[in-house]
Amino acid sequence: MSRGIFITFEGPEGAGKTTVLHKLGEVLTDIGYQVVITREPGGIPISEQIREVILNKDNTVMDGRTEALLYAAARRQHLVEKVMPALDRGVIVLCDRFIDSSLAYQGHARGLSIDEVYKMNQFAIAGVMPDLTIYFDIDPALGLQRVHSNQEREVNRLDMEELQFHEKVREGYQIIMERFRERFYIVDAAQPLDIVVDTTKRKVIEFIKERIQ
Ligand SMILES: Nc1ncnc2c1ncn2[C@@H]1O[C@H](COP(=O)(O)OP(=O)(O)OP(=O)(O)O)[C@@H](O)[C@H]1O
Ligand SMILES: Cc1cn([C@H]2C[C@H](O)[C@@H](COP(=O)(O)O)O2)c(=O)[nH]c1=O
Repeated sequence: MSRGIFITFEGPEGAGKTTVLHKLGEVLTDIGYQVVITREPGGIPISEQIREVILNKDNTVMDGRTEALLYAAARRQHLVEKVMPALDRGVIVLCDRFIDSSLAYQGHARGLSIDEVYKMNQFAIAGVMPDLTIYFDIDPALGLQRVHSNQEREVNRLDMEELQFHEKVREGYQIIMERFRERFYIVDAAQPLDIVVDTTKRKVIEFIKERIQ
């Protein structure tokens, strides 16, 4: 059996990653593919517990390096317990955020350095990188507006950062995408949802078919 396909979804807050990922999961399942939908930080109990510590609004004193290490720890456990076994079973893994979030948020927006955070994460991922990353590009002001008007979505510690922080996040993603150009596919996430879903769906299905041939 061949290894599965690891696809990650990235972008600033409120870009629509989670919504599109779930819709895509349904489409792929209906076609007959085996799909695992998961997220970072989280996806399994230990990593969900770490998520609670990182995103808790009361933890305002958290140091930037501590934050980066906690994301990496959650990542490691999630990879070992869920992502790698699924890939070994030949499944398509759709993951809401991965290492690029650490590079953009902690590396660039927090100012820890993209290279430092990348190096530190090598210990956690031990060479496991996504086959494809869909980047949902959006003006952070519009993304945050979407987050704040969604009553079901609890506002977390990272959402509460200044707009300037979220603009740095977007800038960080632009830098990362130049570095890993071949892995990224960019979607204009300011478009209506059905267009965003359709564009993503077309790219992902094309990618899977190329890989499976
Ligand atoms: N293209 C779109 N047009 C308008 N609203 C959208 C669009 N995509 C998503 N939304 C809405 O925006 C809100 C945020 O979407 P979603 O939670 O999927 O974003 P996200 O990128 O996963 O955000 P975060 O990373 O902050 O959790 C939701 O209420 C969702 O219904
Ligand atoms: C994986 C990862 C995430 N973050 C940030 C990005 C978001 O602000 C939150 C996660 O919340 P979401 O609603 O699930 O998108 O965490 C980060 O800063 N660094 C990371 O590595």
